[in-house]
Amino acid sequence: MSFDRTIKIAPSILSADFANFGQEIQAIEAQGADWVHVDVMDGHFVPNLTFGPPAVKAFRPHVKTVMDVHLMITPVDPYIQAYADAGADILTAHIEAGPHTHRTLQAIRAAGMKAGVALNPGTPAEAVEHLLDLTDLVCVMTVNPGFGGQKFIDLTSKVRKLRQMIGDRPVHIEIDGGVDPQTAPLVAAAGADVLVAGSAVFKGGSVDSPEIYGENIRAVRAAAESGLS
Ligand SMILES: O=C(CO)[C@H](O)[C@H](O)COP(=O)(O)O
Repeated sequence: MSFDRTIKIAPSILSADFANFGQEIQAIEAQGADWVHVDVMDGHFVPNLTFGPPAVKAFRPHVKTVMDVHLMITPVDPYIQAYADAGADILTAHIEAGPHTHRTLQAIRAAGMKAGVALNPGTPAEAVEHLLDLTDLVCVMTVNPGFGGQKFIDLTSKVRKLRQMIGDRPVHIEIDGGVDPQTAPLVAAAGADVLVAGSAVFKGGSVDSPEIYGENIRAVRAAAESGLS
């Protein structure tokens, strides 16, 4: 996985048809998704339950791009190797899942994955300042985590601050929650390069009408790129 700061669209399969993940993943990739975002929720750190390592392992053969696994769980450390074995390319843990995020990021890299750190809306950018050399991605949650389809919280000043703090380091800024063609330009202009979008990508489409996914992905990408000019 080489590093670049062009806009990348990462559809969240939280909004896919849960009876049909393999075909849904193939459809979004064929329609232009750059990464596939997998939301892991434990019913404890967040009030919802989704996937564990066996599900992620089942997704793996279908993902030809990058499997971006977002852990909304606590504790994290006992499960790092299981997600490496399942084939995650990027593994992101929440700083609020603590208490030893520094050690967690080291362990994720030691297991052969890229390491991400996520921040809830109420957590300031400065919380990750001393972790940036151990991090490949900072995920800024623009909703309180747990559910798709929520309203975007405007945290563009936090994104701008992070972009400044990151400087020349090869660290992605990912935005997760409420990203659509209206909000994408704001976060791209502030310095984000990876946009997670669930509802906005899957809305109106299906594996039988995947061209709608393509239209939705192109709409989010074009809006984000318009924010760069
Ligand atoms: O992490 C998440 C929720 O915790 C989802 O990835 C996020 O909400 C994306 O969904 P949507 O684009 O529908 O807001």
